[in-house]
Amino acid sequence: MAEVLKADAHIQREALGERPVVDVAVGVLLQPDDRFLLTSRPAGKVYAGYWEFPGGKLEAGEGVADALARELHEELGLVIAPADVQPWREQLVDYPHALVRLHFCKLRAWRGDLQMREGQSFVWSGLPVSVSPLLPGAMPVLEWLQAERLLLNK
Ligand SMILES: Nc1nc2c([nH]c(=O)n2[C@H]2C[C@H](O)[C@@H](COP(=O)(O)OP(=O)(O)OP(=O)(O)O)O2)c(=O)[nH]1
Repeated sequence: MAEVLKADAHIQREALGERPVVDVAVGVLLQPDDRFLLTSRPAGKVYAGYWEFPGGKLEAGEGVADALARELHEELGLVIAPADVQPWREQLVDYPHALVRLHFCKLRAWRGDLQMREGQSFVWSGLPVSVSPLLPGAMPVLEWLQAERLLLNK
């Protein structure tokens, strides 16, 4: 796993070892032309208004693919088959509010039309991303996508 990414480093927090790790399932939904879905964080959540990849926290006893399927249905009205979830990369992010382990998964297949069930905004974006601000924990994904595209000469 990559090293811990420290977000908003100027804000004080507890030492790493003393905080539980919160697991989060995150979906990188890709169109055939490789554009990816970004959504804005709804009002009332930490980092409200910041852009992120859709997803959310695992519930007790839940696996990453099931959590992602549940979150994408709750937030966006999409139906995904856990078998279509491709585990991709993990990233630990040390935020002032929590220490999170992000489980990024790629998805190229889903059913249903996008519905912004939490009043979010959405954009299908290419690189470079045209919206801001981006959640610190979403930024590494852009580098990973860029690196893959360079490798594949896209
Ligand atoms: N969905 C998502 N969360 C991310 C990304 N990057 C990143 O650091 N995070 C962090 C922000 C939050 O600390 C955590 C996700 O928690 P959340 O509060 O959005 O999850 P949730 O939808 O389950 O929230 P709730 O039910 O508790 O309101 O993961 C990302 O790209 N997408």
